Amino acid sequence: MSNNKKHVLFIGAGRMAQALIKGINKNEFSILVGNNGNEDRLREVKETFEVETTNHWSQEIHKMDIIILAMPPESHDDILAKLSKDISGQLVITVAAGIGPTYLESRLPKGTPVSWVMPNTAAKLCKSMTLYALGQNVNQEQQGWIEALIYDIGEFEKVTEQQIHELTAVTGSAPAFIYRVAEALEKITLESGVNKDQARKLVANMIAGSAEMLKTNAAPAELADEVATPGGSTAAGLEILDTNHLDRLMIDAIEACRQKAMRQE
Ligand SMILES: NC(=O)C1=CN([C@@H]2O[C@H](COP(=O)(O)OP(=O)(O)OC[C@H]3O[C@@H](n4cnc5c(N)ncnc54)[C@H](O)[C@@H]3O)[C@@H](O)[C@H]2O)C=CC1
Ligand SMILES: O=C(O)[C@@H]1CCC=N1
Repeated sequence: MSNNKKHVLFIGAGRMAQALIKGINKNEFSILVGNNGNEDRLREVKETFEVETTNHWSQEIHKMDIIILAMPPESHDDILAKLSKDISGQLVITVAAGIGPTYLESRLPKGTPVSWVMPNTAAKLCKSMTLYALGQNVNQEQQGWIEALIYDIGEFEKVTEQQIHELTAVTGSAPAFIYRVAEALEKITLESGVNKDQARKLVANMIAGSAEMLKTNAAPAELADEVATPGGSTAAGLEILDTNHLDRLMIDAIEACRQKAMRQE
């Protein structure tokens, strides 16, 4: 695709848009960014990522191959109504929680190819775990564009629309849960008198190492057992987590994300 760059318009220039823009391969995609009039934000994006920006995105639609909606879920109805006037077969992708292909197809002209891509903020380090699902009208070439877009931001998995509804909480939101755990551990670590950099090094590498262990496909329970020397210190800590139902807390947190993201068709 490198000799034939695809033209991508981002609508929305916030945190998720920037994480994606940073990661996407600029040799394959030419990026234009618009939003709802926040010029300071557009200037910042232009300077940081060396991409083009526009104050009038609707005038640029006809030049685009792909339109990525990276604004809040609640702005979609309005933007989709505006897009519908100018669109002519462009691939429309949303990254918004709760906005699946069915939602997009019901609001865009018949036959519009649509996709739902659910990355996480680690996209800016090319470490996102991204999910994607296709609408009914996406052809093979367009599926190739989607995979090329997300190839450079980390790992990806094609799943169903329903699965993204259910799993956004796990791959999109749960990084925030891990950061909360890290915050607590960093606070505790600092109390031992190490400095901030040392505390970050200890906690971040511990989490990164644990993630690598998980990638070996060993069961999490086995890995925990391996850490917990019989009669040793770790078991005492695990007992506190188990007695206080960490698993239940996690289920409740995931369920709260799902409820909030749910959008009626
Ligand atoms: N932050 C995250 O980790 C993830 C976010 N998402 C999704 O990404 C989308 C954006 O979220 P964030 O970047 O976190 O929010 P954000 O608040 O940082 O950015 C939102 C952007 O949308 C723009 N915007 C708002 N209304 C608009 C409109 N009517 N027209 C054009 N632009 C408009 C804002 O100016 C801003 O640039 C959401 O739909 C969210 O569900 C998906 C996966 C992960
Ligand atoms: O908090 C949110 O709504 C978005 C969706 C997944 C991660 N962030």
